Amino acid sequence: MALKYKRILLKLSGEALAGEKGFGLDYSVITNICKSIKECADLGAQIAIVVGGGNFWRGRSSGAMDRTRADHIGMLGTTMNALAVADVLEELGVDVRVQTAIAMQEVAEPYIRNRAVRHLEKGRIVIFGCGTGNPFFSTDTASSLRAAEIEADVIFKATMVDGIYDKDPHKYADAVKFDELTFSDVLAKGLQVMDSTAASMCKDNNISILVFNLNDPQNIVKAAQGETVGTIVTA
Ligand SMILES: Nc1ncnc2c1ncn2[C@@H]1O[C@H](COP(=O)(O)OP(=O)(O)OP(=O)(O)O)[C@@H](O)[C@H]1O
Ligand SMILES: O=c1ccn([C@@H]2O[C@H](COP(=O)(O)O)[C@@H](O)[C@H]2O)c(=O)[nH]1
Repeated sequence: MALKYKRILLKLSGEALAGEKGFGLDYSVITNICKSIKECADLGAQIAIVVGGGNFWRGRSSGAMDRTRADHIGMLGTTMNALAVADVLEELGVDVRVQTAIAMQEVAEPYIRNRAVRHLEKGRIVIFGCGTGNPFFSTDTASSLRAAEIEADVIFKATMVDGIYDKDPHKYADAVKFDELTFSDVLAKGLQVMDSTAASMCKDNNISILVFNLNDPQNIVKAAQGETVGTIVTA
């Protein structure tokens, strides 16, 4: 089947990378995810990835620690995930480059927009570490920022839920799923599946987000081919 989207910004949930352990990295889970990413790339998709950090650390729920310091730790966590995903993709024979928003040049390339685009054009997968590089932001906001910069056709938010509900389905058994929403709906209803900064940025830049479950990594391929998975949010 042909691709619906050519250039995709894939946001991988950090929490999902931990598998059933709930913390750290589960390599069998990551390998399955990376196989689907490779399948998508082999179909001709240009794929840039932002990885969350929820399997290690979230600044906003770190307790009494100074928020800026807590967020620095969070951004380093996202980079550990970026390196782990890069390693598994390379094992599968995929060309990958990691770029970080906070310079650590012995470890990864610094984020340079034009260079990232060039990698994509050459068929390499680019993984963005350290989110936006700024505290008080999230990897969802980093996804919307990078998607706008690289002119991605869409953002895939591959996460722990199979779409957006009227309330958190992990807390409420009677939550009802939406098939389609606008960013104005997400903001007006206060839906917590993504933060409001990310939603506003996508709205302002006319970038759609498809939210779907990463428990079945084949959803990445299905989504790229335009099959109905999860919830689509449009401007
Ligand atoms: N209205 C809602 N619909 C769907 N999920 C919701 C909603 N409100 C809150 N959530 C929660 O949002 C979570 C997904 O977003 P969250 O930011 O927590 O994780 P993530 O961005 O996927 O990655 P990470 O684990 O790296 O932080 C879901 O697991 C779900 O519990
Ligand atoms: O631009 C950013 C992105 C992330 N952080 C910090 O990293 C953690 C993990 O990211 P999640 O989006 O929650 O998965 C986040 O909680 C922040 O502490 C950041 O500071 N800036």
